[in-house]
Amino acid sequence: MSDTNQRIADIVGGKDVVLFMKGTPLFPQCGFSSRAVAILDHCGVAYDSVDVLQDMEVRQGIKAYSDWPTIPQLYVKGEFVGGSDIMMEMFEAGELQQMMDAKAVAKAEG
Ligand SMILES: N[C@@H](CCC(=O)N[C@@H](CS)C(=O)NCC(=O)O)C(=O)O
Repeated sequence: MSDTNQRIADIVGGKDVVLFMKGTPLFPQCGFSSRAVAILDHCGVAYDSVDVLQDMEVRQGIKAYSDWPTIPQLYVKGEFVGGSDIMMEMFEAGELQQMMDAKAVAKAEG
């Protein structure tokens, strides 16, 4: 496993919910990432984010890791869920919230 792949595996395996995105939740740098953040905020779950614009190896490596060509990418309890389109479809169907509940993901504070 390459260093980058190992780094990504550690991030994905070490956090309940992690969003690989462009920018930060406060300052998303892409409409798709902004949408992904809004969906997670609506779900009310605690999550971590990784700004791929800060690390080109992670930006490319995450696509190979999931075999998914775009960012954002959502992982829950180590599992790849999808990008913002899939998140939106699941959210609208109530499936994202169900998945978070089923996986006992922590709620956001406040
Ligand atoms: N339909 C995609 C849209 C995401 C997308 O097209 N992302 C582009 C622009 S932000 C991307 O990641 N391009 C590759 C790159 O920038 O490295 C989704 O569901 O998230």
